[in-house]
Amino acid sequence: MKVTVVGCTHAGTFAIKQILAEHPDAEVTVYERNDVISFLSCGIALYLGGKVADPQGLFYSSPEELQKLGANVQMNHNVLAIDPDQKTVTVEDLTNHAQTTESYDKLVMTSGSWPIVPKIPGIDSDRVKLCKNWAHAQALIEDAKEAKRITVIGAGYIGAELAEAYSTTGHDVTLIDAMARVMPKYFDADFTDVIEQDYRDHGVQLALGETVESFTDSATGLTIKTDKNSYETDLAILCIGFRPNTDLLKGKVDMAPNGAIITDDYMRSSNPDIFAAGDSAAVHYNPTHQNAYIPLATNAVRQGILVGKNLVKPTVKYMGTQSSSGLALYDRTIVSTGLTLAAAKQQGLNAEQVIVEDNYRPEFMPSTEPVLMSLVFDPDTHRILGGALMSKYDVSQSANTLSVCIQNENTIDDLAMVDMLFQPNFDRPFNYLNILAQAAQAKVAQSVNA
Ligand SMILES: Cc1cc2nc3c(=O)[nH]c(=O)nc-3n(C[C@H](O)[C@H](O)[C@H](O)COP(=O)(O)OP(=O)(O)OC[C@H]3O[C@@H](n4cnc5c(N)ncnc54)[C@H](O)[C@@H]3O)c2cc1C
Ligand SMILES: NC(=O)c1ccc[n+]([C@@H]2O[C@H](COP(=O)([O-])OP(=O)(O)OC[C@H]3O[C@@H](n4cnc5c(N)ncnc54)[C@H](O)[C@@H]3O)[C@@H](O)[C@H]2O)c1
Repeated sequence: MKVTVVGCTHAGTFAIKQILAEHPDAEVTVYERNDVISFLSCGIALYLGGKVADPQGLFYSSPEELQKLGANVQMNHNVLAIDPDQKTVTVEDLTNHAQTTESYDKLVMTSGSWPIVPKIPGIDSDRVKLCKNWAHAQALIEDAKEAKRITVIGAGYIGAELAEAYSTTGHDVTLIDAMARVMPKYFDADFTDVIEQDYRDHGVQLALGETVESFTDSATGLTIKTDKNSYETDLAILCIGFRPNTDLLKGKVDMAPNGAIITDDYMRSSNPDIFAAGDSAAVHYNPTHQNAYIPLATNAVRQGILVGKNLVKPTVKYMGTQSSSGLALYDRTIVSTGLTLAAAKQQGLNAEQVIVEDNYRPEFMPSTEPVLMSLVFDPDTHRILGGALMSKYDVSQSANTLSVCIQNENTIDDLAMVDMLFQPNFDRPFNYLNILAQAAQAKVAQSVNA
């Protein structure tokens, strides 16, 4: 069986390893246009912020490792075309521009995503940078040394982490977002109000609800004009989201409006010999039971493994995802899973929310910390739809607990009473997640009795 894999960062690396584990006799050829694989982009902000000493540590695999496992690894090779009828790919060797056409029995599209770059005047300035792969990381590391004023465009996860990293390493940082809040996709206002104050306390200039209209190079740097203001900067970094890298299959397999490949429960596209995983694919989003586009490494590695398990016959079903995620900003852990209330309402869901702030452990302990918590749920079925937590205490794993609740369609009543450990070092006789769900129950009872 000849398997062709297009792209090899996370979904590709995990897919190849699983394919070779399940089918050691398969002839697996991977084409990767870059010269590295498995780069963990999440390390870029950590390195810039001084938390990661050596960026070389941000790779967990290598072409040599995959070659040793039996893959035919073609680095610096760019797939130019895919013909699903002939079952061939046309590939360019970027080192000499030679082109070849190769046949396949199964095709794995792990071609990922690329940052959205809107057509804005002046956006091709050398002072406007992207933040996606190893090459970008190296450029940002170099450029940051020269730049005093840094403007981050997009206050989603990438922009939020970059703004924090640069604000703690002596830069004057401006953070722009078209929406009125930072990270509006992941957290409701009770959380983002606190985060925005943290940015201000660390000298970050927030430009929220502003849309960039132009970039102009000047003798002293770069002028960024938005629909409301103008900002002088030395470096601008564009972090306004990803789009899937799937043009090669446009019109050839079913896709979401943004180009994310739609897959069935076994990672098969609408063409049963073409599989997709990672940022090139849609996810099956459990809170809404719909396809969604939520590019995360967590989705990429799981979907990659599923490609390997289902390549020859449907074997292991995709569980879907609630796209749990999180970050640490300044000294806070900020985590979420599933829907925010704003997102649930936007999707027309019947949703309610409770917000609770409570110390994570008893006040008789030498110290404790408040945890701000949100639980989003359906007031009729009581099904949990989403949750978020923020604290100076590491509550990150509690988002994973809520993720399991959403995965298993648990209700607020399940969470209110489910067994959880108690020890004053860690929590109270009821864990803070039990307390959160009990508050949701009280809210439902109140509305029923009203
Ligand atoms: C700065 C940053 C921080 C992040 N932090 C986190 C985090 O903390 N947690 C998290 O879960 N996610 C995080 N992400 C998201 C995560 O990195 C992506 O979801 C993940 O990289 C997706 O992996 P992938 O393999 O599907 O796609 P990609 O990483 O996009 O890789 C696709 C690969 O395919 C190659 N390719 C594409 N087209 C072709 C072609 N035609 N021919 C040959 N090769 C091709 C590309 O060169 C690339 O190497 C972060 C992303 C960024 C940019
Ligand atoms: N900790 C993590 O889990 C983590 C870290 C980094 C990245 N990621 C993932 O990587 C992917 C890409 O991250 P990202 O930050 O680029 O995307 P994002 O979707 O997280 O954020 C994009 C932000 O840009 C804003 N925006 C969109 N268009 C704009 C415009 N024209 N002008 C100004 N602002 C605009 C949006 O309002 C949004 O806040 C996301 O899926 C993200 O979840 C995850």
